[in-house]
Amino acid sequence: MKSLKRILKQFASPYKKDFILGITFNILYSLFSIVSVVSIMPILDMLLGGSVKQKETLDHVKEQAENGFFSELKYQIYLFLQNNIHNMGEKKFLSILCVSVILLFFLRNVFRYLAQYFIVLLRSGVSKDLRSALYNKILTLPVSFFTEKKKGDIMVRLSNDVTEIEGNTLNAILELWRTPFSLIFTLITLLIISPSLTLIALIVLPFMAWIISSIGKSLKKDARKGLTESGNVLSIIDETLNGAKIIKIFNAEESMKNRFQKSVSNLRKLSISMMKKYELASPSSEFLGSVAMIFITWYGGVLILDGNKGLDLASFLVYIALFFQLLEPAKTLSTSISNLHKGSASTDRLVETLDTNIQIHEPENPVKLTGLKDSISFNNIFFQYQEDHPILTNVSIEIKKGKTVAIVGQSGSGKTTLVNLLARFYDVDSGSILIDGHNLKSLDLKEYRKLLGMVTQENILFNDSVINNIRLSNPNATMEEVVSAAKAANALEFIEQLPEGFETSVGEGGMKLSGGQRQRITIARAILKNPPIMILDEATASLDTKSERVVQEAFENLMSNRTSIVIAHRLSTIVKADIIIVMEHGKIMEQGTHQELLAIDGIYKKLIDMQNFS
Ligand SMILES: Nc1ncnc2c1ncn2[C@@H]1O[C@H](COP(=O)(O)OP(=O)(O)OP(=O)(O)O)[C@@H](O)[C@H]1O
Repeated sequence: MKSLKRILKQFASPYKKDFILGITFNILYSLFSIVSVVSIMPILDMLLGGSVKQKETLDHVKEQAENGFFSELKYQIYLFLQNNIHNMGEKKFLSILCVSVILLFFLRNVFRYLAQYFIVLLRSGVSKDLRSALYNKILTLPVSFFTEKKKGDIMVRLSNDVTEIEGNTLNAILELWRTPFSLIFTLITLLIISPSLTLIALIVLPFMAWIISSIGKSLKKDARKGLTESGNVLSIIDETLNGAKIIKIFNAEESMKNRFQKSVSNLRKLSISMMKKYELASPSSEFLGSVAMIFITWYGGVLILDGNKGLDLASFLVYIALFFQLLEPAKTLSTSISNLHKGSASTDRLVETLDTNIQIHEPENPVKLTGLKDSISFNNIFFQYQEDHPILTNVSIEIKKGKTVAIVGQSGSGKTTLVNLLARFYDVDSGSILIDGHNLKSLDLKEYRKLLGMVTQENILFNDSVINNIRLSNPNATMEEVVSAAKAANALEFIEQLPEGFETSVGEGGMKLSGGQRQRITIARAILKNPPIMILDEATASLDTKSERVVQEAFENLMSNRTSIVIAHRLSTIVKADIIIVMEHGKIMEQGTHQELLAIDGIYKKLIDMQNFS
């Protein structure tokens, strides 16, 4: 509940006005629901020939008036009504009564609409602000957060958890405000109409509610299992669609079919067990409801037949109608309490995300670098992602401005980790990275990242137009600048041939483009930023010779006149580099130019001989 309080304090307080208005109109709605039903009482009484019409029986009401305030009130109202009947005549007065009742019902529904209107303003506002806050938080989180938490988990937090709060939790809170009023108003009215009948009803009602809710609870347990199983069915479908090629190549249709069959059979079993209880729930609650109703009718009947017990037929009919109205808020109250508990898992998860501590700390007075003047140096770096699993040990590199460094080594040797540290996606555990002599940790990170460009192996494109994907690095770039970046990246020719040129959408993850095209767009993006330091991870994906040459040329344009750090896979890139760093198990084993390293006749020479640079 602590997390719920925190969410409400931050996200519901801007909508306090809507909350108060929603609750106020809801209370008015409850009040008018009762008043409108009670207002039928004199009409029924008139038609049934009760006290309103007959002077003698009114004396009987008067006698009871000595018993208390409410009987006195009833007497005064009936007296007023009787006088009006005498003055206007029965039929005219009946019409006036009916019009008044219509008016009351109308008002009741107006209040209901207004309550819903303000509640929608509150709910949609809270969910909009909550989603934005989560998204903004995600943008500020360090890269380490995304590898530790699964992508799906973050998506669930942004969609399901927010929907749970918007739909169930907020509703439950609003209902917890409304229903007690509704219950109390109805109960007071029932007590006024007949105290003894109400006492009997209060004994029967909780017993009935207990039986109905026990059936409901066991139903919910199955429903939860059912939801998990339908999640499994969906994930198998999702995996099948994503892995269609692999399933076909490995002839895995049969085993996938079996997995799916098992899951849908389980789902069926749960559905049957759920439906059995569900179908049992309505008849049994209806039966128990009727038993309670008949019991009350019997007792009410006895009171009427006894006469002199203060209950007439009109009051009794209104009593029954109100009694039914009592059931609704009682049920809502219990579901609201259980929804609040159900939603607490979601609020906990959201608060956990919102309160995640940013691990990359910036100093209070950061140094703002505007360019690279001299060099980048890695001094005796140690780094590990997890305790006791060192990834980089004792790494030292000196990179002079304008030089190209190629990092080579077997897969898993720590090449990507090294450039991740330079981009400050992670912080070194010991040692330091100095940019022009300033420790990376002392820099203004936003300003520092303006000096960096990056092309990763994954060639990340967003589901947007080609131009917007290129402009991501420099939103204010002119069309001429975009075109020249595309030209330098050898991408202009194919972009112009796309159906809508620069405006063509690249599809999700850029799937409407080929691998080489995707790569050239990411290169154009980096060129458009024109940063002094470029980090590149050459893709290992093999392209045909022509594409390979075109991409290679684009890479060369990208690196020229810059300080470049390349995780290199192409021999041509490696040979041209000013320094080649050879890594193995997180250590630098050899360092030098191509000729120098060949002369050593060590690991580099072996790698070249095996043509294995990844
Ligand atoms: N986020 C992470 N959490 C934990 N361990 C990681 C993480 N990223 C990488 N590693 C581990 O760190 C080691 C070095 O990985 P890194 O990606 O730097 O290697 P690499 O030389 O770039 O490999 P490749 O050429 O295959 O991309 C590997 O053993 C890998 O399992």
